[in-house]
Amino acid sequence: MRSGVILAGGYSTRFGDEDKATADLAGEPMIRRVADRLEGVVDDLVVNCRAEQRARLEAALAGVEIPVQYAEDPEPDQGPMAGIMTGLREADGEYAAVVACDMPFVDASFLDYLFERAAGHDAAVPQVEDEWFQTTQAVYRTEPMAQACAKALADDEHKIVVPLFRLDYVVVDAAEIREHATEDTFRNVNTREKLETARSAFGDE
Ligand SMILES: Nc1nc2c(ncn2[C@@H]2O[C@H](COP(=O)(O)OP(=O)(O)OP(=O)(O)O)[C@@H](O)[C@H]2O)c(=O)[nH]1
Repeated sequence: MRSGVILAGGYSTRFGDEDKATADLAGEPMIRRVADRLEGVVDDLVVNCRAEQRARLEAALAGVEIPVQYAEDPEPDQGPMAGIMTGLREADGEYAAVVACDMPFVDASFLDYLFERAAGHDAAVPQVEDEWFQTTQAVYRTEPMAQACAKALADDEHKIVVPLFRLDYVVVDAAEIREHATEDTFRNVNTREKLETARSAFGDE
């Protein structure tokens, strides 16, 4: 069984007043577009969020055809790695694809490839040439990553690579990304300007 974890617990400060997770992207809330992509490749979803976001997120995800659970941050604003831990703790799958809520172009077949690459290891994390690891579009083995995150947070470490580097992880390199992913899979929509540009890609001129 495979799970999907969507990270939505951030404050979207670059986006302005609105929560980017539920911002309208060509007729659908952005998080719904992420969920729709994940639906084809995982058996269930966990949405990590703050308590006050939950009702709006539930409305945005109504009708998703796989089970959706909500993992609320016990303490908000602890960063994406705390969000990954909270989400993974609720996930039922041995492995989970973690995807940020602002990646509506996420390529489902690439996630499928990440699951294959992670098999027998603790994580498969893409690394685009000359850039850092794409830790918010990666596959983790649920229990070891959640435990490693808890340990890192106890040490007051907040970077996602800290728990990752303590695990048996596989790097999915630029050549593999070129072969297995669409070009825009990592494109994130974290400002109003990017939302405007993204609309046309979803057929909204
Ligand atoms: N649970 C939790 N998730 C977070 C936190 N900060 C960011 N995230 C999530 O991690 C992912 C990547 O973070 P960012 O792209 O920086 O999102 P953000 O913090 O909401 O946006 P900015 O405030 O504009 O940086 C997003 O999916 C966020 O929802 C946090 O403090 N807690």
